[in-house]
Amino acid sequence: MSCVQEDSKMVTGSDGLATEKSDVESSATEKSALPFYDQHYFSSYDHFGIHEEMLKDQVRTLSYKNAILKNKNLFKDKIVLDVGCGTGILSMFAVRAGAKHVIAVDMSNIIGMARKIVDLNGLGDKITLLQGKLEDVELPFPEVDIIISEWMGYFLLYESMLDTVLIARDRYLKKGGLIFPDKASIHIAGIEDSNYKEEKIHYWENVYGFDYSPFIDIAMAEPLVDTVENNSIVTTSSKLIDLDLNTVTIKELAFYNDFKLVATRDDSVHAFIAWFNIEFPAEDNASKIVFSTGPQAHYTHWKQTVFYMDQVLDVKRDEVIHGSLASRPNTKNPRELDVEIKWNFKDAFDGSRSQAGKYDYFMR
Ligand SMILES: C[S@@+](CC[C@H](N)C(=O)[O-])C[C@H]1O[C@@H](n2cnc3c(N)ncnc32)[C@H](O)[C@@H]1O
Repeated sequence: MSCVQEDSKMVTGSDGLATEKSDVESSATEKSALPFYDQHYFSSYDHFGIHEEMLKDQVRTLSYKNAILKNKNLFKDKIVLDVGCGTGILSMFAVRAGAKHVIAVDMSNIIGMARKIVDLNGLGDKITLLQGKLEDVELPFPEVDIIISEWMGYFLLYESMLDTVLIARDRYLKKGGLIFPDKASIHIAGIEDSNYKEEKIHYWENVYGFDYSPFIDIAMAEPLVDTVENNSIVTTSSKLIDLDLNTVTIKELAFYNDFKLVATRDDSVHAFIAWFNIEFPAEDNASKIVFSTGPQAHYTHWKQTVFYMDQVLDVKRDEVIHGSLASRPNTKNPRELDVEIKWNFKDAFDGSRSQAGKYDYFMR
């Protein structure tokens, strides 16, 4: 089958934005009819810089490459759907692994670049590129054997792109079909972070001699996406949620779970950090690919997500922090997340260090 869409006449402007000259009408989705947050979301993927960052994230991109190419038997002669193909990298890995045909879908104008790249690499007859929201496009095949997608956002669920993958699964995946990746989990731990908390939060108490403290609430409520040194972790970690993409529902992506963290040394806990782990299906253990975005692992562009507390917990080794975390898409903008964390720490001695609290965070 040949590429159903003609050369897009894509140009990249001096601002780096990929813009379509004449192919916009070929999109299955009218962008201007989308809610403002979706227009903004898809526009953010028009720019080549975000794709450069993702492609250069070797942990991310090599994990997909290895998960696909080390499992050629799973891909051989299969029909594959790439949900949110971006520049087409995962689609091209799938063809290299022997897929019979790949349908690559993306709403963003970056798909014009994907068309050029796919053609340039001689894969135009193997990859059908469709512009539009996955929810709106009409696929040239009624069913697919495999879905590949890189949908993960900060704190795993920011952007809510997993919803789209689950819609694709329910509409198009053959019974017994595979999803790459198919497992994801979110983890939490407590960190000592006095220096950075001073810089990010307490900074606003005195800005060149003026009281800027109204910023403190905002700085606290917006979790920080940053790299955390592994030696800042002062508690054990706890798994907040385990997602099996073969079965999870969109509703279950709004979750509430308890956690228990045990102090691993005498120290202060200023914040919680969260990260996620990812697993791909495999023919056997030798070809199984997993990766982590935790502080113990190599750097990824997802870094870690830091939630500062408005208290400092002074813990002694083996003391326990009980807590809970609730995460749900924001009602006004479902690409954003509202997160509530509660903690309850009872010291093991006279109760003088015991503290309980709660904070509402917004991932905007
Ligand atoms: C994280 S990027 C991944 C790009 C590429 N697959 C890669 O791995 O480099 C996600 C892409 O999915 C696209 N996308 C997100 N939601 C979509 C939807 N509902 N329909 C079509 N494309 C979508 C975005 O425009 C973006 O290009």
